Amino acid sequence: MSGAIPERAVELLGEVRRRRPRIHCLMNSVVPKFVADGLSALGAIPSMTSSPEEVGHFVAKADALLVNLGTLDAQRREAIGIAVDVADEKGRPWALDPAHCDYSPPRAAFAQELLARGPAVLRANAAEYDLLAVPADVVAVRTGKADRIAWNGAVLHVENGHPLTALVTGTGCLSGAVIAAFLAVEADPFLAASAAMLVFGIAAEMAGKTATGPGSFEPALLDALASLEGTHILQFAKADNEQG
Ligand SMILES: Nc1ncnc2c1ncn2[C@@H]1O[C@H](COP(=O)(O)OP(=O)(O)O)[C@@H](O)[C@H]1O
Ligand SMILES: Cc1ncsc1CCOP(=O)(O)O
Ligand SMILES: [Mg+2]
Repeated sequence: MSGAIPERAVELLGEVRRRRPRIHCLMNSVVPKFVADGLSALGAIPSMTSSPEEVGHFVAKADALLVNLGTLDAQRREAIGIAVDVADEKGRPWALDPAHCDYSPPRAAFAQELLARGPAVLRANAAEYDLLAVPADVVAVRTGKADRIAWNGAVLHVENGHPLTALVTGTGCLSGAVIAAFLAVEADPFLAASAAMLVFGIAAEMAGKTATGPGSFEPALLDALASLEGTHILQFAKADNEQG
């Protein structure tokens, strides 16, 4: 058991709620409302514009950025270029979610280009993850039944979660946003990503206790993100270092 990570996750969740970081999300057109609601429930502040005229200004003063490649179009590609330039210039951490890059070679190529531009974290499902070569300086998060977080030879498995998560569209997208929220308050991206996945997985478990299907799971997950306490993290965390 990786003893320090749950304790740090408790502290970092407290920091998110105290500091209320603004997370700018370049989000697909399917789930922006759910992702914004999830960030608000967690205690962060979402902003969502993809306007090329405005996105630079939004990112310049945001605390972290999330780039999600779902429903990618020409305007979002342009906005992503501007957003990453500004994040780089201002030293803002950002996370990349290469949503559905396994369905489209041009999207996979764009994801690979973006990985070379220095995101702190990549968050991908297994099919997306397997297509990409993750540079050594990027924390690699592969989600699924268990989440795997890898960086610099350290590998953590988070076993928390609930199967209904896989039946609600946008939970992967929201998990990327939660990672960005933790990046906003923690400079160590491995710790930030690990804490985020623990919090998200434990919130999903709590939601799964009352939900009767995917329809009731979605609002229950928002409620759990808002009501999750440090004691729940310490009680329920299932995080283990990978044995070599
Ligand atoms: N079978 C499962 N059991 C529990 N949690 C799961 C399962 N499958 C996915 N999840 C969780 O659902 C979220 C979305 O993961 P995933 O389905 O891998 O991404 P995506 O939605 O991008 O395809 C993650 O938080 C992951 O931990
Ligand atoms: C994350 C996600 N889940 C279902 S649709 C979607 C957005 C990506 O859509 P597309 O595959 O059309 O780019
Ligand atoms: Mg899924």
